[in-house]
Amino acid sequence: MFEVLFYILNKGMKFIESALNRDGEAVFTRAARGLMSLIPTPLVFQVSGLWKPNHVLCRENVVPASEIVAVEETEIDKKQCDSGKWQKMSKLHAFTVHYIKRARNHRWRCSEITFWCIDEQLCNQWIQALKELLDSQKSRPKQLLVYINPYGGKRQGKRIYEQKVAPLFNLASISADVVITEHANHAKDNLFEVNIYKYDGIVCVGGDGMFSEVMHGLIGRIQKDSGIDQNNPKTPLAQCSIRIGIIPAGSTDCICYATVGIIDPETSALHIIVGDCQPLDVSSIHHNNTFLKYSVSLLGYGFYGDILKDSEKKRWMGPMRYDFSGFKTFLSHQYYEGTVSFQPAKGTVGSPRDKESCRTGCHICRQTKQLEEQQKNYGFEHKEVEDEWKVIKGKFLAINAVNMSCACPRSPKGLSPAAHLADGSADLILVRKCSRFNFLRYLVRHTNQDDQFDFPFVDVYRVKRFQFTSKHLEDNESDIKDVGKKRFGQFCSDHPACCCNLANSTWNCDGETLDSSAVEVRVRCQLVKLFARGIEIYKDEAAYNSSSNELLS
Ligand SMILES: Nc1ncnc2c1ncn2[C@@H]1O[C@H](COP(=O)(O)OP(=O)(O)OP(=O)(O)O)[C@@H](O)[C@H]1O
Repeated sequence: MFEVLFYILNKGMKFIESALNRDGEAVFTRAARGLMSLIPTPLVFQVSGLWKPNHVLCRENVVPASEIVAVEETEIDKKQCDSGKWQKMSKLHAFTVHYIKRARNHRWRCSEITFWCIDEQLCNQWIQALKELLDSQKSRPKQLLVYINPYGGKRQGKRIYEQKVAPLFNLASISADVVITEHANHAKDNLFEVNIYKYDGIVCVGGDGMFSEVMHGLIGRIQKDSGIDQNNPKTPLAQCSIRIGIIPAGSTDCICYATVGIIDPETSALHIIVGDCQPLDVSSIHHNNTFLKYSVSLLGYGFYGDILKDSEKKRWMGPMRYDFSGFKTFLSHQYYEGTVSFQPAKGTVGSPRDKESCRTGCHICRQTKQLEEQQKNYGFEHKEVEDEWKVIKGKFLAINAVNMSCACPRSPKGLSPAAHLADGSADLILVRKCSRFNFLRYLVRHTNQDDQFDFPFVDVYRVKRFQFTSKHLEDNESDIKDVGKKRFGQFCSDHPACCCNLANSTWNCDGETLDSSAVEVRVRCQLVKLFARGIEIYKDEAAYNSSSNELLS
């Protein structure tokens, strides 16, 4: 008589299933051997199948090995075994599998299942096999460098890391060197000093500003080590293979939202643990052969630049300042004159209005990368094509260039719902001068299902490069000695209540202001990589939920 017992803890509910027949035991033994012979190929870790061979495997009962967080030997508390029959048995041997469990809205949680049996050798075989399997997954980080901004958002960065992230990293045997930043640019400067190559990833705990700082530090360091001058806009940049992880703890966590689908520290920590990798396009911004900044989400002139500039003066208001400045900027209804010239993206498969959202394993991003690699093989890679520039002069309420949808909880579709994370292009959105009412209609469409580009005053283009020069600057350049004009511009900038149009707005570069109004922007395809996988498509979201209920009922 073979006896195998599995004791499963699920959401605090106890499940005792015994497979005292040959079938059950056979399935278990075969599964164990199969497991070892399958290494290192990805396998499905069948939980219910072990003791219910004919049970239909629902999602809840199948854990891909890539989603196992850790495996550990477990001490069994005999009191847990409420069946008198099992208490009669000799010593029990057990192991616990910590794995990722999907919840609603892209939230991940670390769940656990404990298996136990009387056969010590068999139990050890399983532990050994699963540990080897985890070790064979080379994309999982072992050593991380973590920067915590203690002042980001609601000043909870340190607490979030210590309570929600560090325990998971410990469980997954990830060691982390933690730096709590003492001032702005601490992380960026530090990245130029430390031996970054001994780490499998850099993690920032904070908001979009903190991510931007870490990204600038990492890209800058890699270019420095590769002997690349960032000031030359034509120079191809060296790609950063060290991944960046974002633990959201800021007032704005849009990059995390757009790449993971939720702002949740535990979910982000689990994406880091399983070694996810999401390449990300980065735009480099130059002015007169001088490098200004990199941008991964929104580069906005006019409306979004003015909101940022105004909100910076109201930091004391906390995150509420964005609402206040947004309302104020909307009422001021300021437009700006200038010239936008851009090079349409040709190598990319999609278009801004095709409704093809960027999701996990996005085929548009993949095809674009393949195309780029083909071009590399044929030696076309860095050939500058100077033709086919489109030039648009006009009066604009907003000029927005986005490298990703810029979705956030308030605007679940984002500024450009079909923008892609890694297709080597940006969506350039031009909102021309229109009435306040029409502009409001445009803004409202960011929050509902209607097409925000379906207005005669809104144009959207998928571009690889673009330039912008404000009329004010053009005029100044053509007649630099016209001091009166300059003073007039200055006067209006200082007095926003003035109803004439301001000379210049400010560029909002991922939440930071840029000093220059004239910019030259180039999208660098997949320059950095994140510990993320893009937003997952939950085809069977209902099945996830019903399967959990099924197990518990
Ligand atoms: N110790 C520190 N003291 C002051 N500023 C810091 C510190 N560490 C990081 N910073 C800076 O704080 C800025 C904002 O950080 P972060 O994005 O984490 O918070 P946030 O509240 O979301 O930001 P924002 O106020 O820009 O929305 C970053 O640009 C970063 O350079």
